[in-house]
Amino acid sequence: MRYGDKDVLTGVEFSIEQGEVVCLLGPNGAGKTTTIEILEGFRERSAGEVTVLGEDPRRASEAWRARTGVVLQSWRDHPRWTPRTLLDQVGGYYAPYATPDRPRPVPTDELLDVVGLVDLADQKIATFSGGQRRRLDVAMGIIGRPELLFLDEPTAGFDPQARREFHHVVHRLADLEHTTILLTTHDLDEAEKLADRVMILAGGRIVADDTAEHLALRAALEVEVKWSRGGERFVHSTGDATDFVRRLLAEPGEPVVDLEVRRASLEDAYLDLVQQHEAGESDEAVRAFREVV
Ligand SMILES: Nc1ncnc2c1ncn2[C@@H]1O[C@H](COP(=O)(O)OP(=O)(O)OP(=O)(O)O)[C@@H](O)[C@H]1O
Repeated sequence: MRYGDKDVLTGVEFSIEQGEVVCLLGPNGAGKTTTIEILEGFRERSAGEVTVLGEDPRRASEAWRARTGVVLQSWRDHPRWTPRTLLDQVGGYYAPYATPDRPRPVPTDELLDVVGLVDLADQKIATFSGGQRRRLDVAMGIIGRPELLFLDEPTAGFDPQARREFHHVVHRLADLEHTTILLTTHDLDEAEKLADRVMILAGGRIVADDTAEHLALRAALEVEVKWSRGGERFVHSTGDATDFVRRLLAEPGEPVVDLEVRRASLEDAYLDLVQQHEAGESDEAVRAFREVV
């Protein structure tokens, strides 16, 4: 993908199996939204091949669109509507695409319950908080009982309880309705909870693609050792903490106190990557991260 003379996506190659929940991670501006919009058919790619549910999203039919659900990053505004009237209206568009195993749309009352908006069902959307609007976005995304659901930062602005409820919604969609889900998030904990697979986008490329568990394990090769000696604090990263600590304790001089040994997590490795990216060292960051994972 190229915007003007700027290449934003240069090495993005992946496939997602039916029923998988895949999380796309990456720093601000990495191209996650661009990637998702290309797959949704909302953005024309500059080059490359894309097939979604068997069709090229740019030329796909209305029937294809009815099989997909979308939660965009920025919410659509319908200030004078209430959730109930909006969901009733939009749901009607999906009715012609109902099939025996996918009744469409999801009934409005069921949707309101799923996203926790029952009490606000008849209140004007203009009066909603950001998190409440976001819940409505999620309802709009799943109203057509999609086979494939795109979620671009779906939980941005959610309080912890709404976040947890949303995670239940995703698990339910994946487990009971076998919905394939591609989501972006900046919350690594969320990615670990939801995703069967995590892809990390940086410097225009997919730099990691594996289960969250494997990425965390492989990223945890380095161990951080912290200690104090003679009133000074020290930090050291090492691949062999046992050996390092043994030598440290055997060194002559002031005694070692406040010793801490901490295995690096996926979050540590990921944050390193983001910081380097923001410092304009993204090529180096990608190389370093590849070495880690
Ligand atoms: N319409 C556009 N015209 C020109 N450049 C664009 C356009 N849309 C996005 N970009 C640029 O493309 C890059 C990728 O943007 P994108 O929104 O896909 O990133 P992102 O990974 O989703 O970021 P974030 O985490 O902040 O949502 C950014 O540098 C952005 O400035």
